[in-house]
Amino acid sequence: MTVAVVGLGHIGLPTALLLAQRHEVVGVDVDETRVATLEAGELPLEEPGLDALHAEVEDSFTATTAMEPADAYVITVPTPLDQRENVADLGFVRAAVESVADVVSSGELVVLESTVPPGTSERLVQPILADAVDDVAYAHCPERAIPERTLEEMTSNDRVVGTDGAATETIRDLYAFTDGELHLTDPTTAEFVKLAENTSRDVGIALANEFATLAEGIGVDAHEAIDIANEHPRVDILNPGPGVGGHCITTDPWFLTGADAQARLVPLARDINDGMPDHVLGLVREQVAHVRRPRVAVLGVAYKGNVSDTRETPAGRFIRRAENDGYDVRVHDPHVDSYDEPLVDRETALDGADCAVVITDHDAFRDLSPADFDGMRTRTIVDSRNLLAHDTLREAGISVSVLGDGTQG
Ligand SMILES: NC(=O)C1=CN([C@@H]2O[C@H](COP(=O)(O)OP(=O)(O)OC[C@H]3O[C@@H](n4cnc5c(N)ncnc54)[C@H](O)[C@@H]3O)[C@@H](O)[C@H]2O)C=CC1
Ligand SMILES: CC(=O)N[C@@H]1[C@@H](OP(=O)(O)OP(=O)(O)OC[C@H]2O[C@@H](n3ccc(=O)[nH]c3=O)[C@H](O)[C@@H]2O)O[C@H](C(=O)O)[C@@H](O)[C@@H]1O
Repeated sequence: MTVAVVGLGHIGLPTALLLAQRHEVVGVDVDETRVATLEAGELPLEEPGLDALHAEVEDSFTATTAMEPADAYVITVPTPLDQRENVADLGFVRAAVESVADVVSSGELVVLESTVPPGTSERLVQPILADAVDDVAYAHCPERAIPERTLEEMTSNDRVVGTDGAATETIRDLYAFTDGELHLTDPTTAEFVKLAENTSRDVGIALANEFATLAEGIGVDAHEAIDIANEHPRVDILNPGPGVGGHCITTDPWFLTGADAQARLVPLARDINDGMPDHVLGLVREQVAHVRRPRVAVLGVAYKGNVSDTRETPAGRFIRRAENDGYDVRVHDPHVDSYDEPLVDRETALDGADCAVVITDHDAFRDLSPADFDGMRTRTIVDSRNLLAHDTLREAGISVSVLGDGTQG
């Protein structure tokens, strides 16, 4: 079958290349540069295994800016949060569905993979398609792969398939690239499932963060306590940290709650997680209380360890707050090439600094030794990820404060 994949980003491009192993695939994107890069045989983004897959399917994958008729259409366009209104911006979805509606024919299949608020398929997407053709088959199949493991997860994760029952065999054929199970349900439930997964993670992280701040006040080490509690067969507490980043978990809880005033726990979890950069800044303030114009070295701006993605990173909020407090902030990240703030190498960031703040849990920071901090003016560290070798650093005379560890105060 021929498949058109609409939106060739982090999700659409790997999906298109996987589909091209068994089908003729045309990737459609409004971004001319992205399409030109692909047409030149290069990839506009990095993911383990993507280069090899791209080479494997070069004869069955093409990229274009103009929508073309196909047997099936898979829509993977962005669904950002409208920050001002705190609601989903569905403009990209609407435009993509309208472009599909211009070419779709009777009996064909349209799949929406983008993450959307419950009711979007029924109220926005399906009516546009129904206006174009009477009997188009529709499914909402949200994507749940994780960055840096995108291909591995796309080919092994189960999938949620929200459909009215039509074209199930075509849908199975489409997703034959995954060894995972297909869980069939209706479109609105599929929308809900995706949002519930990410919201559950956000709430879980908020609980871990609350344990961390409580432990600091009580005088215990939350990390040790969590490790022991997690030995219980029915307990699985997540890791405290400087807050939740990435463009999905920071957004999806708001897609789920919408304007529903009855939602209390979900907004509270968002609030707790958004407050963590300020809490980290509080730990820094304690470390540099004696310095008049403190210099701070931020280690890590990626939203999580070993990735280069900085979208919604908690580092952003921390840096803004620290600068507002008059701190001189220098930023280093071994995985990130460009960011809103200038990036410097680690030595330059630490040179003359009064506090090194670990924001991202990159493996590259894990084995930092006391000598790595020699260039600092005052050797203090705030480790918001419980990542470094604290005992070794303290034995060398460095003052180390760990988010969630109340035993050192
Ligand atoms: N990146 C991730 O890790 C995950 C993303 N998702 C969801 O998948 C969806 C896509 O996200 P990403 O791939 O990360 O976005 P992205 O921003 O990386 O890529 C989206 C692509 O769509 C293109 N586009 C926008 N409007 C278009 C239109 N009308 N026609 C054709 N192309 C158009 C853009 O130019 C861009 O290349 C979102 O709903 C996101 O929430 C879900 C799970 C994981
Ligand atoms: C339920 C779930 O695990 N969802 C995944 C999630 O990917 P994402 O990379 O955003 O999730 P993540 O690894 O939990 O990281 C989110 C943020 O939370 C932080 N984090 C994570 C786990 C933890 O114990 N403590 C913590 O502070 C991370 O540092 C990061 O800043 O969201 C993805 C998405 O929807 O885009 C989804 O496809 C992925 O499967």
